[in-house]
Amino acid sequence: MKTALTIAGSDSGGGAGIQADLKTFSANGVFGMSVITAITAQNTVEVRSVQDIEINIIKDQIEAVFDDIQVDAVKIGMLSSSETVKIVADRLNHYSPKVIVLDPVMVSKGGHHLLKEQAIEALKAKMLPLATVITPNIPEAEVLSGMTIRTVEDMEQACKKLYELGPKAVLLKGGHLEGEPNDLLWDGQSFNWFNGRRVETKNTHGTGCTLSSAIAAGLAKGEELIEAIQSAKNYISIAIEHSLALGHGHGPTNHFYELYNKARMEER
Ligand SMILES: Nc1ncnc2c1ncn2[C@@H]1O[C@H](COP(=O)(O)OP(=O)(O)O)[C@@H](O)[C@H]1O
Ligand SMILES: Cc1ncc(COP(=O)(O)OP(=O)(O)O)c(N)n1
Repeated sequence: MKTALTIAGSDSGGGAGIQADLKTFSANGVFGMSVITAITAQNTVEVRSVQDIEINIIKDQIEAVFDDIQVDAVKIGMLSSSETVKIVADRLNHYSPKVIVLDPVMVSKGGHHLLKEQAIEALKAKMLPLATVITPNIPEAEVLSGMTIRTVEDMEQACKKLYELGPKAVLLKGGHLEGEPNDLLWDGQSFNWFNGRRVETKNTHGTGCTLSSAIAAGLAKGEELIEAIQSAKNYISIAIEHSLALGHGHGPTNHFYELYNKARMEER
C-alpha cells in the first residue's frame, strides 16, 4: 500500500488540519501517517487557542516515521512558527521525499492566524523551494506574491511570481474569487485550468486541507501531477456538494461520501 505523511496542525473539530488529511488519505486509498506541529482548540465557528508542539517533538515525529517507513508523499499544512518551518525544512532536506505538496496555510475561515507573521519569510525561503507543488488560496497567494489578485490575468501573473520562489509547480485555488471555483496550475511551461461548479453552501471548512491531501494521495499512488490534481478536484467537488451541516458555523466537507455511496449501491 502506498503511504502519505501529513505534517500539519490538529483541528479538534475534525474538519480541517491533520484530521481532514488522514480522512482524505483513507478515502483515496493510501495509508496515512501524521506529524503534529500544533494543537488547535477549534470548532466550525472559531479557533479558541493554539499550542505549538515543541520543536524536538516535531523533529522526533518526522524521524520516527522516515527512519522506519517508506513515505511516498508528504503533505504540509499549518506550520505556525518560523522555528517549526525551519525544523521541518531541515528534516525534509535530509530525507528528500520524492513528493511534497505544500498548502501554505495562513489564516482560518474564522480569521485566526495559523502562521505567525514572522514565519512568512522563513516559509518563502525554506519551504517553497522544496515543494513539488504549492496550493495557495487567493489571500495566501497575495501575501506570498505581494500583489492583489482579482482577475484571471492576475491569477496567471501571481502563479508566475510564486513559481520564481522555487516550487516545481503552483496550483492557485480560485475558491475565494467571485464566480466559479476554478483553479490554475503553472508548472513553468504551461497553464492548466481545473474548473469547478460553485456549490452554494457555508459548509466549506477544511476544503484547502482536503484538496492538497487528495493531490498528495494521487501523487503517492504514482499519478502524474495533472492527473492527481484532476482527481483531487473531482474528489473535493463531491465532498463539498455533500458537505455536512455539523456545528453552528462552517461545517466540514464529506470525506467519505463516494465510498459510502458505492458501498450502499453494492448492497442493493
Ligand atoms: N463553494 C464551493 N463550491 C465548489 N468548490 C469550491 C467552493 N469553495 C471552494 N471550492 C474549491 O475547493 C478547493 C479549496 O479551495 P479554497 O476554499 O479556496 O481553499 P482554502 O480552504 O485554502 O481557502 C478549490 O478547488 C476550490 O476551487
Ligand atoms: C489545524 C488547521 N489547519 C489548517 C486549517 C485551515 O484549513 P483550510 O482547509 O484552509 O480550511 P478553513 O480553515 O479555511 O476552513 C485549519 N482551520 N486548522
